[in-house]
Amino acid sequence: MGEVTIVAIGGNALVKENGLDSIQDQYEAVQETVVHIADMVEAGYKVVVTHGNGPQVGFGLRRSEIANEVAGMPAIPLVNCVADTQGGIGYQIQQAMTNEFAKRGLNKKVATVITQVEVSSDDPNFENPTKPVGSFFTLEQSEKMKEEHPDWKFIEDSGRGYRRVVPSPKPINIVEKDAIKLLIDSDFVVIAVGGGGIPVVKLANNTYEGIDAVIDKDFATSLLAEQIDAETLIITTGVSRVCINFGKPNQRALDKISIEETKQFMEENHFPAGSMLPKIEASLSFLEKNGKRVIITNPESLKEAIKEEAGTHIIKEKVAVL
Ligand SMILES: Nc1ncnc2c1ncn2[C@@H]1O[C@H](COP(=O)(O)OP(=O)(O)O)[C@@H](O)[C@H]1O
Ligand SMILES: NC(=O)OP(=O)(O)O
Repeated sequence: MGEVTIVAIGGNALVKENGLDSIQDQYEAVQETVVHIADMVEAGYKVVVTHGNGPQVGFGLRRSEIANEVAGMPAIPLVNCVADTQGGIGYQIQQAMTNEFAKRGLNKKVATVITQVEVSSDDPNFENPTKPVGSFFTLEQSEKMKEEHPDWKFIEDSGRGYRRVVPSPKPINIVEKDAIKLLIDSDFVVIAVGGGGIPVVKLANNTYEGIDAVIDKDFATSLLAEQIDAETLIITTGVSRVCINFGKPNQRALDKISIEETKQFMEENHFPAGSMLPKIEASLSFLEKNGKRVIITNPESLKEAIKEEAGTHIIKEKVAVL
């Protein structure tokens, strides 16, 4: 199949105004990101794109709840909100990328695969919601909302405010992986596992059923990378490099770290749950299977990062960071 690179786009990277962006604003953010991915495709990389949906799925869920409260319209189950964001964001990436290739005179085809991702109904994460979705709130706002909706849960998200959380089971199989592989083999740029994939459970006789949750897109991306034998996993997010002591006066950006060093920083709690921790865990899982290298960076640094001139590189060999 040739060397495949998977590039994950963070859902937060597509949102600037905490829930007040228009669809056009989001499309413009997608267009900015796509330019950097098109550079990679133009340079000859076989690219698969995945994306998050944390903010967007929370907005969709809230729209549905408000329509239910105000107009009595049937609420949309969370799993369908995920499917809606996968289609909506996938459409924007697919169109922006098609247009970018056309602008450059590149003869490249793009396709988005509606992707179901299998989870276990016994996953303990169903009992303990951890995935932040939707807007950021102040502590006071979140407490007021908890009084109005006693079943809602909130967490503090990396110093950025409080967010509602929903269950996030671990992905165990990418149902459409064979279709994704076929498209890669046919030289398509493929967009897949959007929003972490649509969570489904396997029933008798190889049938599936949706289940309400939001799968972490970093874990889903890592599993897809493993199942299609990708060499490189690139996770793009809001920062150019992963840091230790993030947000503190002694913050330090990391450019190259080994698996052992990464584990040590993880044990020292440098990576918060719900933001940087899943990216690190997904990276380690990929490298400990058959993955060759992982890069964590922001979209604008992609071109330099693949030349090892930017980003945080997690590698299998031992390196000393200090
Ligand atoms: N140790 C860290 N190093 C760098 N960024 C961190 C760290 N810990 C938390 N962050 C924050 O986490 C963000 C990435 O998480 P998040 O925005 O939830 O991901 P996504 O881009 O996938 O939506 C970064 O943009 C940064 O603000
Ligand atoms: N599903 C998911 O992990 O989305 P974000 O990357 O936007 O949080």
